[in-house]
Amino acid sequence: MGDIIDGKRVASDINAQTKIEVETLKKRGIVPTLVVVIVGEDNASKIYVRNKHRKAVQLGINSVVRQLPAETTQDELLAVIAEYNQDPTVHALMVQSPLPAQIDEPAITRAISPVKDVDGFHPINVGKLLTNAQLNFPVSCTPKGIMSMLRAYNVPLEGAHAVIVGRSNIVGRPMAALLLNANATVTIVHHHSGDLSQYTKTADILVVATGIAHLIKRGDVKPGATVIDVGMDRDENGKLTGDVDFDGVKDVAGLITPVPGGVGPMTIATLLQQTVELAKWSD
Ligand SMILES: Nc1nc2c(c(=O)[nH]1)N[C@@H](CN(C=O)c1ccc(C(=O)N[C@@H](CCC(=O)O)C(=O)O)cc1)CN2
Ligand SMILES: [Mg+2]
Repeated sequence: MGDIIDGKRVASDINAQTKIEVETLKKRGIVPTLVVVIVGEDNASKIYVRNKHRKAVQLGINSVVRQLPAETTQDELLAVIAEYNQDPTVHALMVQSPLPAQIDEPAITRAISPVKDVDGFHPINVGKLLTNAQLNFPVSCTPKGIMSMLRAYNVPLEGAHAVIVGRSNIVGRPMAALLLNANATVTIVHHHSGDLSQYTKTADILVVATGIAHLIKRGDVKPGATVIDVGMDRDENGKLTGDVDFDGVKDVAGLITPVPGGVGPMTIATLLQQTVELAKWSD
């Protein structure tokens, strides 16, 4: 037991496919274009945005990073979004999270055109996901990337019990909808659920997205389960670690994602995959 899911390898396979699709689109005169808006100087966000830009350029995507000052007002940010919503050369638009306190983040999410919403956060796209609409629409990149990873490792989904720890709009809720749409039996647990272990121990697939370092320990996991760690936390030495105690859990899990090198690379690969899909769908 204890096979490690290699997110970098699956991401690299997806990126290779994206590169081919970019070339095909370019032959038809379409240059897939992604705009990432970043407000302020959050260090981690700057690194993620730089990584997205570098990878996008490698794949032939036209990538634009729009850096705005930390003092940007709500109206100024809305004006920048309106500019890209109206620009027919832009296929994919996102605003990096977190945003400074003066910005009303849900209002920004609603302002992005649903057909350019590469994050899949707009309520129209969330509604399509929740109703399992058989249409083309974008989905939040981290959970969509997790689904690609589960499929790449042939993890059975139909009838599996999936337990999701955390109910965020970016990960927990869309993850639940995707697994439900794949015919899994889904349980979501969160701060108010009481003893988490009674639920997590019943999971065939356990997805943990809480931001609490090493919340999930060996005794919380059913032997043979697939464990997906979305956490990006810092340990007492400042080292990047996950929400799962990897060393304790790896021998009891059937499959487990590491941090780093698991879910993170899938988020970026899925963002670029989805940029190309939006460019195709807009045609
Ligand atoms: N508008 C959005 N904001 C944020 C999202 C998002 O999907 N949309 N997700 C995260 C940040 N994020 C992408 O934006 C992201 C974070 C981390 C990684 C990643 O590759 N992590 C590496 C480790 C990197 C490190 O060493 O720090 C890994 O896990 O291997 C990719 C994307 C929040 N904001
Ligand atoms: Mg929560």
